[in-house]
Amino acid sequence: MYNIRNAGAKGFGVFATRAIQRGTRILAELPTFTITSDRDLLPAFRRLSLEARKYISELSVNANKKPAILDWSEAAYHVFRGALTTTPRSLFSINEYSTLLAAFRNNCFNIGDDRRAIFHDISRLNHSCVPNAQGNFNTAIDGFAVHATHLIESRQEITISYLAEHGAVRSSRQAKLAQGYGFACGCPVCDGSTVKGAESEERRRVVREQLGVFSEGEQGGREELEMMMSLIEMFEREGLAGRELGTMYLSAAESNCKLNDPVAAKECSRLGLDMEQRCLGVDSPLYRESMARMRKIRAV
Ligand SMILES: C[S@@+](CC[C@H](N)C(=O)[O-])C[C@H]1O[C@@H](n2cnc3c(N)ncnc32)[C@H](O)[C@@H]1O
Repeated sequence: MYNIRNAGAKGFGVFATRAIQRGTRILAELPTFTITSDRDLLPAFRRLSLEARKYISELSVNANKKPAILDWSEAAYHVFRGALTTTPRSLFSINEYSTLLAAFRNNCFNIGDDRRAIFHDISRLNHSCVPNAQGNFNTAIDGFAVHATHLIESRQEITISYLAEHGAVRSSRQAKLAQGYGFACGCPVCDGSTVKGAESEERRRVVREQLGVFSEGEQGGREELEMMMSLIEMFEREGLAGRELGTMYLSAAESNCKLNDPVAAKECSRLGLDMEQRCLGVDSPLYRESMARMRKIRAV
């Protein structure tokens, strides 16, 4: 369904080898390894097969970030600590360790419970502010599952968003990407010179302003629902079809229920659960939790 190949200035990337329908599970992977603290990186790395170690050493590194995240003394501490606690005693060079940690931080995913993990193929997925796929950790398979959030054409690049806040304005997105990963995003909505880019920015700016006014006042009930519907509309128009949109629809279902509108509650519940199913898969405990939440308000 996909292959990993050169993606130009982005390094490697993941590409569709055939058309992929919305909601398809593109890949599900168990972590190559998981750690909860940087301290565990070297021991975990050493336990890997030679092939896995080679692969991880070759993952992309954010050159801008390397000196900032890791000073020499930090690297030296881990290297010497490792040399004293492993058998046979071997000294990993400080430079090698520094590169390993930078590669780890640049490619790891947060998978909950303070755990960070590297995945073989998923770590090759590049970022877009309007992605066509989304990855979520699925505890039922103890792995990360990536689903298509849009129809993906054959040969098109498969992208996810690295950002936690998907509806953010351009300057905020660019700052986070530059700081976290050291690149300037060139996706269609980051290009302010196009009509698409300018319209997207305006939509996001307007909703941000509304949110500011909303959070200043003591509002609930109908106003809260109206704010949620504005956010939903912006996400829909931006093509941000991930779990966040599903969650917003589920909250709107609950608000409609409180406001005694069972028809609107059912419609929001249907849209939210549909979105969650496409992003998570029916085997995901998160999807089942959402289903239970909607059953509780009799919206399914
Ligand atoms: C998790 S890795 C993705 C795979 C990576 N391209 C590779 O060759 O292994 C993250 C790195 O990929 C690059 N990258 C991801 N998305 C990008 C984008 N939209 N534009 C430019 N570079 C990007 C950046 O170097 C980033 O630090």
